[in-house]
Amino acid sequence: MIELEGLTKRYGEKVAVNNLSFAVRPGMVTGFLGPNGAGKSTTMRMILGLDRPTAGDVRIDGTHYDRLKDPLTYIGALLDAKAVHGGRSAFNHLLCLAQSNGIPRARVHEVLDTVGLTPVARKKAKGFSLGMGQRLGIAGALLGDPRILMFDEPVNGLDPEGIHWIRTLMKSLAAQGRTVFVSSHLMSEMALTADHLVVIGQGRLLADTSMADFIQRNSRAYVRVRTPQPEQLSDVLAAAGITVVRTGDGAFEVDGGKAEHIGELAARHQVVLHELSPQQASLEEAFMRLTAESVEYHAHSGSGATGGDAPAARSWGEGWKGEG
Ligand SMILES: Nc1ncnc2c1ncn2[C@@H]1O[C@H](COP(=O)(O)OP(=O)(O)OP(=O)(O)O)[C@@H](O)[C@H]1O
Repeated sequence: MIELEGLTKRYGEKVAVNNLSFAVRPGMVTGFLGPNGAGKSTTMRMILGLDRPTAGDVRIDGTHYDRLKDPLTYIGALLDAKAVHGGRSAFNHLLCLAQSNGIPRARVHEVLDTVGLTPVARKKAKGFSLGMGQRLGIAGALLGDPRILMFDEPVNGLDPEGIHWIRTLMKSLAAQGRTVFVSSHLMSEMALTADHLVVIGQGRLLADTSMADFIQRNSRAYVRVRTPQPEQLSDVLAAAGITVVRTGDGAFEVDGGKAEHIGELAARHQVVLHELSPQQASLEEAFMRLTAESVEYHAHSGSGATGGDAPAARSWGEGWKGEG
């Protein structure tokens, strides 16, 4: 278990991590989600004792990282896959790590096998592709057979096969009862991988919720209807007890209604329809609304999901906290 309590990091005027408190629990994959610059990497560096908090505290199974004996056997991390001595072979890189942490040589062979790098184990890391580098970084994280694993954006730049492999690995590590903490800025990726979600924006906690709850709250199903006779359709639906929401482009959104039912009502009252389409709100949109206020650099498109809806975003964030 990883526990953060009021964790804060300032760089001069900049508050990179702002009073974060949450726990990362064993037996599940916890997704750590936030837009670019939200403070995910800084938080992970503080967990590993690589950055000193300005305030607050973080513990790994109740202990500070720098007081752990043989830390690689408690927590393994992939923070930056490029942080490997390029002149060393994959085998020698892992062997150095193993020897300086009291880990037997045989374990090097095991983790190379787990990540599928055995055939290239004697090749120099500088010749590795991005995907091979990620695999080597993950092998390093697994080396001490730790109960806690932490990955910072592990699927960045990987091809679909590599992404699938990492996803499956994280799930299987969690299924073994381990604590798996993985950062991403992609909601769609987390929806496929994580059991629990911690969302931050500008260093602050926005949500701490189960993935199932997030999906249930945000998978809004509705029917989109367009008609050249909006007043008539509105009256017909109201008479049937169906309330509609008018969208900016003149269409209607009907919550909880069936497309067939709406189509039949319209036909019965001779209302012409130009569109009748069932819709499902995307989780990516929900994430963008939640973090809208805290995105560091906006593209000003005028109508993007990152543009408005700040009050809704704030209230959703409040509602989610602590519901895990
Ligand atoms: N050493 C530093 N000195 C000054 N500012 C820093 C430093 N490290 C990070 N920051 C700032 O702190 C904020 C959080 O950065 P961090 O890298 O933790 O975010 P992130 O969520 O990991 O982002 P990304 O998804 O882009 O990697 C950013 O505004 C960043 O510019």
